[in-house]
Amino acid sequence: MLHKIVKKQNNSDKCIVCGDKNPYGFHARFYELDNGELAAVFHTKELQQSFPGRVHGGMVAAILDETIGRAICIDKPGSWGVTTEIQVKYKKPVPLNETLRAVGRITRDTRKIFEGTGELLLENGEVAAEAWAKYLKVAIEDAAGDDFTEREWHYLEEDDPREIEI
Ligand SMILES: CCCCCCCCCCCC(=O)SCCNC(=O)CCNC(=O)[C@H](O)C(C)(C)COP(=O)(O)OP(=O)(O)OC[C@H]1O[C@@H](n2cnc3c(N)ncnc32)[C@H](O)[C@@H]1OP(=O)(O)O
Repeated sequence: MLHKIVKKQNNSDKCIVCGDKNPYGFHARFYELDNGELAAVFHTKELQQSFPGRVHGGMVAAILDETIGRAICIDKPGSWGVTTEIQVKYKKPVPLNETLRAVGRITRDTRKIFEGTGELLLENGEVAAEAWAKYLKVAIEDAAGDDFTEREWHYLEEDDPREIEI
């Protein structure tokens, strides 16, 4: 189903998932959708390999982790969490050198923690991996130091899509 993009989230410099200056990372872009979910668009790379031809399972967990962890910002902009638990079900190999999508949403939100689920989609829309994860809410200063948001947390002006097929 085609979903309108409501908002694009910021990127960091060095994160392995969203860091724009991390040569080994996914260079993911995160888009808040009109159905209340968060979509990631990201590029898999040769140097993220596990067995030849497939992305390492840790990297698969990483994109799902960040997609779910960022979904809290749809309803609560400026919220941050650190992952305390994650479960991943690997259903199909994730190919190298492709542009893929992931989607996540929040399923539980309390004063201290939040939880959510997400899926990594292959180009043809099949689910390659699904995850559930739990996060402890934290102040960004505690997770990343005093000046993280000023120093390396940027809105990237780009030619972004207006809609995403999820
Ligand atoms: C750059 C791009 C960014 C972009 C966007 C961000 C999206 C996020 C996605 C990526 C996030 C990551 O990768 S984060 C990296 C991976 N995760 C981490 O590094 C977390 C490592 N763990 C820790 O730092 C710590 O264990 C903490 C902070 C989670 C808790 O440590 P602590 O401070 O000693 O905590 P403690 O006193 O035991 O507990 C504090 C309170 O939290 C509760 N608590 C603790 N753990 C849990 C738990 N698993 N489930 C429920 N509740 C818990 C306790 O019961 C307690 O409640 P009470 O007694 O007060 O009631």
